Amino acid sequence: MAETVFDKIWRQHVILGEEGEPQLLYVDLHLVHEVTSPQGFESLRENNRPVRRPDKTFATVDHNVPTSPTPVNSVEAITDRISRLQVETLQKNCRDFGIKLATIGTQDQGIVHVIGPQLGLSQPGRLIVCGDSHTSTHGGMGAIAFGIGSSEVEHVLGTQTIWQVKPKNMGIRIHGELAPGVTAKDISMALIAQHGTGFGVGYAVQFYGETIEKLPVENRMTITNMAIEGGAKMGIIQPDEKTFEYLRGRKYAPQDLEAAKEYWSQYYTDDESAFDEIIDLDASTVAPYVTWGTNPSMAVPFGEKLPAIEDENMQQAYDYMDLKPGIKVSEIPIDWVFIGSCTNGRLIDLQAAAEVMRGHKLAKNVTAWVVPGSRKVQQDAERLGIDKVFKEAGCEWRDPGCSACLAMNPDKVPAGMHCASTTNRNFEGRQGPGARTHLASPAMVAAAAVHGHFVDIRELG
Ligand SMILES: CC(C)[C@H](C(=O)O)[C@@H](O)C(=O)O
Ligand code: SF4
Repeated sequence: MAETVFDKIWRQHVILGEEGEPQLLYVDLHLVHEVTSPQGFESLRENNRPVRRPDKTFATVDHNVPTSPTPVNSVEAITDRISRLQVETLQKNCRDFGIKLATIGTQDQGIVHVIGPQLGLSQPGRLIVCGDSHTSTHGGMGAIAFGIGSSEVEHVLGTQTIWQVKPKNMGIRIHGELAPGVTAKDISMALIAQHGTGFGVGYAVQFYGETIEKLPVENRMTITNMAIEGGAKMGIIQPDEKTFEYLRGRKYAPQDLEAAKEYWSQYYTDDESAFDEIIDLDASTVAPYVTWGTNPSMAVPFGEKLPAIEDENMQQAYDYMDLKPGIKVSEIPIDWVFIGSCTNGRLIDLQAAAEVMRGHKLAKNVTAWVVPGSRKVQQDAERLGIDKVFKEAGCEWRDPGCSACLAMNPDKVPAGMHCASTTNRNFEGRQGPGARTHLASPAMVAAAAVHGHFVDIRELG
């Protein structure tokens, strides 16, 4: 029977159990951050148990680190009490249990989903978990990667295994050429706008086809990152030569890349008959998308007006966002701009935004933050002079972390402000109490920063 790349990786990780019921799976890599790990460590401590495989566990601090432009390089310098406590707790736990930690101020620190691939930890064929929903990002490297809850974090820490019922296979076939300025982010937003936030429920979703093959690995990870916003358990992209080359020379990648490539080449989908469900998307029809409401499916392609109110949810979203149906996307006033996150905080994203901003100034009354996804992204960008482009435009060039993607720290978008954001969630209060988020691609957000409202990136060329 034909198998998908997901089936093949899954099969290799089953320790116990039959398909259709919970199966015990081996975990190759457990990524840990400060928000969802304290209970797990505490429980191990109470039961006098060690972490089963500290060598297959890697931790970083991201949600709670301050990202102010003046670097806060030590835990002692964190002023927010709760943030500081969470970071301190993870530091202690990693020390006590012998786990590698990329802590605040160190070279490897960054958003967990940015540093996994960047350090070569996220490799094809691996089964990767983390107590964080956007763990699906690592599927862009050809791995099985999914988010787990806090009690599951404890289970993985203690046993290096996890119980799961195997999801079904969905294929998303993407073909055709993207219009200039239209990006991976727009593909994700188009899929969610057209099929809803629940289309992927119960599925492992594989993205494939010529459009995906042409995308650089860093852009592919935007798509697997957003798979979760379509309800999928995980997103995956079959690894190819680009994936393999991306890993060359990375800190934890195999030394003998040629041997690894040969091994990784076993991970491919036999044919489309292996999918339980297929969605087809012609990428040439995708326009740049912008969200107007309070979930990622409340989005319109540029050129289309904001939709009529059909139900209470929409009414509530319009009220919260203080917008009216029938207006154009370009009529949404933009006060704030956020460029960063595990969706679009990689070097390629900052480059795309900088290209649009180069030589321009921020529109009057716009505040813009650029938050690199990791220390390395920040350094690479500085080496390329990208920080200067942003600073000259009037943006704040900040330290790496999750920052105002979810405002679980002092970085918040003020109440009432409309924020053009490269992130993945636009829920009520997501970027700060009362803040109004508009999701879009890095290029679209950068253009909005300069114009004070969204413009059609295809026409800027
Ligand atoms: C804090 C964490 C558990 C959460 C997640 O699971 O995704 C966060 O990263 C988010 O993006 O909402
Ligand atoms: S950047 Fe945002 S979406 Fe990603 S892990 Fe951090 S809070 Fe979650």
